[in-house]
Amino acid sequence: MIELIQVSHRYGDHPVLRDVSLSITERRVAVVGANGSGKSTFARLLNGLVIPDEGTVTVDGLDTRTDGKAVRRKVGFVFQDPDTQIVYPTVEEDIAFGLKNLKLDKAEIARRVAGVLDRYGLTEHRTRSAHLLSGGQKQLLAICSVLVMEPAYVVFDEPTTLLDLRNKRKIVEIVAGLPQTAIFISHDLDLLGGFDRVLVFDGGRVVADDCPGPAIARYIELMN
Ligand SMILES: Nc1ncnc2c1ncn2[C@@H]1O[C@H](COP(=O)(O)OP(=O)(O)OP(=O)(O)O)[C@@H](O)[C@H]1O
Repeated sequence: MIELIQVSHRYGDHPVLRDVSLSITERRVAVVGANGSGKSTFARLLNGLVIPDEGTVTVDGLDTRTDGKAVRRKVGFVFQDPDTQIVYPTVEEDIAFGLKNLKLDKAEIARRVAGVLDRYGLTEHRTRSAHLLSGGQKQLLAICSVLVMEPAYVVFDEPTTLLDLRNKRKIVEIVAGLPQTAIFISHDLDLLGGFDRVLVFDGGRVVADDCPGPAIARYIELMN
């Protein structure tokens, strides 16, 4: 379980999150809200990329303030722009990168890399230059690089924004099939029908927390 207790955060004197308390126990949680409403800051709190000014964030009891390293092992993070996540020249090297830091042996690394390449349809691209992949393939690569680490939770921060409709749907299918808990920040409301729970952010607060139908209706009402 991920739990936020009375979390507030500001950048300079600009409040970005105001007294957010919630627990995430569902497997598929989406987050929507206007630009600047605090969604990315919320996402970054979940794996300790941002430490809140006030309140606490815990992941299976580990506090992001004091157990950052262990939290990042548990919570994978997929960014909007996969180019920011690609580190190594080829697809397979990029996927293996994080595993090398875990000091796994070579055979185990090769087994895990081959497993995700196969599962997400990238095997034929494994020796290609990562930067020469299409936008959709790059996002798949970024997701593979996170999933190969076998996190318990995966946070997706607007992973479909740069993709065409076919690739948007593909990412949503992948998320739907994950064994992990997924927290999915998105402006693509039509992709969220299958989620268990949708949080609506407005002005740094959660103003609706419901199943997709009513939560999305509330968001649309706020935007009018
Ligand atoms: N590192 C930072 N330094 C200063 N201000 C920041 C920083 N990151 C975000 N902000 C500000 O905090 C507010 C909330 O930003 P955040 O990215 O969390 O919103 P968001 O809901 O994800 O927006 P979007 O839909 O545009 O991605 C915005 O006003 C933004 O300008």
